[in-house]
Amino acid sequence: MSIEVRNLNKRFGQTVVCDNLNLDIPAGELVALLGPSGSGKTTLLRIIAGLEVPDSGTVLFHGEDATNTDVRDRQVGFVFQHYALFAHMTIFENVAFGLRVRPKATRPPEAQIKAKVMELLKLVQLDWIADRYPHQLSGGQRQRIALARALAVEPKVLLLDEPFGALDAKVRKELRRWLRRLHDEMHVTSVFVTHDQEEAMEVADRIVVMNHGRIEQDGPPDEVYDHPATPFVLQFLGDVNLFHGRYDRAGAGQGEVSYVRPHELQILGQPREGSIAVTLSQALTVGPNTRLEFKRVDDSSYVDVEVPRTEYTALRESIGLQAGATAHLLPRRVTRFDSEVMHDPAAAI
Ligand SMILES: Nc1ncnc2c1ncn2[C@@H]1O[C@H](COP(=O)(O)OP(=O)(O)OP(=O)(O)O)[C@@H](O)[C@H]1O
Repeated sequence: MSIEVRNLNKRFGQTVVCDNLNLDIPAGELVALLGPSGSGKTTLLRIIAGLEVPDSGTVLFHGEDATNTDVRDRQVGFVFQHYALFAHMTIFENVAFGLRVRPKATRPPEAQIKAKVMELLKLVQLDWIADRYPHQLSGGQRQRIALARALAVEPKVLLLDEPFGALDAKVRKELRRWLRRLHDEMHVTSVFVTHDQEEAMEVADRIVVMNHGRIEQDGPPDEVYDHPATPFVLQFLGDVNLFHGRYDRAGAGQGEVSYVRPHELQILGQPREGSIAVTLSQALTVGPNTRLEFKRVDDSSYVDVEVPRTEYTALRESIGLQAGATAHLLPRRVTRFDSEVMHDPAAAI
């Protein structure tokens, strides 16, 4: 089921949390709402769910206005960060819950409930713990059960609010991949809230980057990363060096800012046109990569560079790169954002 959000506004007191939002989520897509804390992701998700009422604007499900539809009639499934399973019920009963509480007229017969629950437990690869209780499960297993429980009622839309937020890094990573695979099998339209850019890039078909209640950009992960629409998106989606003025002329052209990602700087032994002179402050190897912190000779500001560990080893040999040594940095790619004036066609004439 597709979701459309039209001119959506929501305030809490003086705080504008949704600032005239417009968003199209095609049926079957997995979309990540990505943004810093307080940017309005959860509020937008809750409005889509029907748990929160907007001040104005509409939410359409499959082209039909659902803004005033009760949460129970929206056919949405939820998974939250701390989705408490019922502690006194077995895993089987937890997953069966949504089906058992249906009115008698629409409740499936017992044999069908059993088959459905076992099918879902197999899907989340936990059919072997059907008889256990929640406290006997790991955090990652509990979230998989929470997802099976949300899917039991065959929702048309699945809403996930930082579902792996409370888990450790390794488990999070496993669950992301697992969620992606699961989504490829099920194709339920899903909206996933996260403040973790890596998680959004890895899981989603499309990323909606939010900031101060506004959508800064909406597009496939590669597009958002490679062609950020605003400085905010560029900086939120990964580390970046900021050069005021042109990167190769410290302080020049005030107002203009150049952005270069740490892996997009080449390290040279000799100056070249457009390169900047630096000295190496420190090198830190993390896994397969080495992070180098350089200090500019002209204005003493810091520039971060990231290279594969093997390249760092080679540079130590070839140009004697070590703490205190001089080197030259040449960007492979520089991003600049036009000033407001340049966006104004009248001003360009
Ligand atoms: N029920 C509420 N009453 C008052 N203010 C609220 C309420 N819910 C959210 N807010 C405020 O609205 C803003 C946006 O909150 P929201 O939870 O939507 O952001 P978020 O991007 O999901 O952040 P986080 O990642 O921290 O959950 C915040 O400033 C928050 O304090």
